[in-house]
Amino acid sequence: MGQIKVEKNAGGIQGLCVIEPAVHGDARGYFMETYNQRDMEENGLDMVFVQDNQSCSTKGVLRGLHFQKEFPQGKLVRVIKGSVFDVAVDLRSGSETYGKWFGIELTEENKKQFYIPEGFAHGFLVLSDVAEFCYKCTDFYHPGDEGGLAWNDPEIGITWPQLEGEYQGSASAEGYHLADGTALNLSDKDQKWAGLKDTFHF
Ligand SMILES: Cc1cn([C@H]2C[C@H](O)[C@@H](COP(=O)(O)OP(=O)(O)O[C@H]3O[C@@H](C)C(=O)[C@@H](O)[C@H]3O)O2)c(=O)[nH]c1=O
Repeated sequence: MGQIKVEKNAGGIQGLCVIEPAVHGDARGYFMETYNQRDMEENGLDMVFVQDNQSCSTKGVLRGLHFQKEFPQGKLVRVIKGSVFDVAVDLRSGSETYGKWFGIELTEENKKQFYIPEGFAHGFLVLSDVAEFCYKCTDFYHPGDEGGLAWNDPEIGITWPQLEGEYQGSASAEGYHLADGTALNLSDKDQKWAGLKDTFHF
């Protein structure tokens, strides 16, 4: 008997899956299986993961939106500390939902996992003081192969929770902050990505 509940085609976008593992609580704390190949296969998820990643970010950090072009990665993501708003954007030309986004809050408490297949841009905004983010990938990191999409492209129109600020025509973080005043914090490269019209598609 499997220990995961899988919601397929999350947000009406084919391939996106929200996975909820069974959590076994007892007087000591809890136990859960964070990945079980057989349970995944029983739900039609037969991808093979070759790399595990972990990052730590402070409140207001936004990482993304990222993808690899020649070596696209499927990603099974989760949060082990704090909370983030995690987003996938469909970049599969020919897809009925090309250019559409789906976002989900992943937290230490809800223990939800989100599977984003190849062909999507992916990113997240940190809503807690600190967030530790873990993910499995179906292909290796190829630094020269990275592509990106502007996190605030008006054509996509992602509603980032708690975020306030005016679009100034680029992915720059300038002028943006969370409702509590925390400044939006992006890497230099993530402030330079183009919007949907001018970026790569699969
Ligand atoms: C992604 C990655 C980065 N690195 C290195 C490169 C760099 O020196 C440092 C930080 O890299 P980045 O700034 O690209 O890290 P980050 O912004 O966290 O990149 C990640 O963002 C999220 C949203 C994703 O979807 C991931 O696939 C990945 O692109 O870590 C690796 O060695 N291996 C990896 O797999």
